[in-house]
Amino acid sequence: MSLLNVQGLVKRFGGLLATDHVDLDVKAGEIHALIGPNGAGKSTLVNLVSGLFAPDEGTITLDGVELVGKSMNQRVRYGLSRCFQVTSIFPDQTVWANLMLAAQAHEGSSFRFFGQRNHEAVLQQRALGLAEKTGLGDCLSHLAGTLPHGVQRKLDVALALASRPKLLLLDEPMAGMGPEDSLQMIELIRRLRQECAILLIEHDMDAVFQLADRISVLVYGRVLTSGDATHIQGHPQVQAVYLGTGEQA
Ligand SMILES: Nc1ncnc2c1ncn2[C@@H]1O[C@H](COP(=O)(O)OP(=O)(O)OP(=O)(O)O)[C@@H](O)[C@H]1O
Repeated sequence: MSLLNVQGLVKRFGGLLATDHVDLDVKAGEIHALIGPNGAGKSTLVNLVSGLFAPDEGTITLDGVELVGKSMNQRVRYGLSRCFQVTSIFPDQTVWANLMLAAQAHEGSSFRFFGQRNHEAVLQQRALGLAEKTGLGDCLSHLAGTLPHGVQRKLDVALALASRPKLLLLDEPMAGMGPEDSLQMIELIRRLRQECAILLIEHDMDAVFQLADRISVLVYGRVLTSGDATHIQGHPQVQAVYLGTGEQA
């Protein structure tokens, strides 16, 4: 059964149909990549799923729960999380403080029956687990704002994982990275598959073909086709879109 199920989703900006009756599903444990040329509607679709935008038509369910009409916070409680391209980190705080704050934000309500000391120990354990998962163990005492871009992106992922999501939305996680950081991010995303399903928007096709179980191609707000890397690479209309002979598409 699908974890995320999007049916007949429509988003208009004035006269522009940015999301044109999109159907999409992401299965549990799957990395599903969303690709397409600039302006195809990838970010709009992720913004609709995360709750930043409200759709004009259609349904979005996560694990059977309808998300349309729910706030972004409610969606997080139902198991959705997204990376915000580093804007969610506290730059003046250490990596450790960032992780502790994130752990506290998501574990806070489950401590009614524990004493203060247990509470602190559980938060520390949780923060340490997030650091280990994302490879941040060596820079816990560093101020987040002074970290290199690639490490800040890892911290952003760690913060998004703090809510224990069922589905993680990653919008261009490799943007602005050099080859070494990109490789590390690819490794991190690959490991995350054990934690949650991922809907990945990425322009780096090498990364997409390495990581994605399935790929959906958006063109002019519509899903042109979905399938595995072999299907997508051999699809004539996808080739036309990417090689610039757009008439076929
Ligand atoms: N808030 C908005 N108001 C008006 N138009 C918008 C808004 N957000 C996006 N659009 C338009 O919707 C269309 C889809 O944009 P979107 O950013 O979703 O595409 P994209 O596939 O993510 O592009 P890119 O790869 O360049 O980020 C574009 O024509 C864009 O100009």
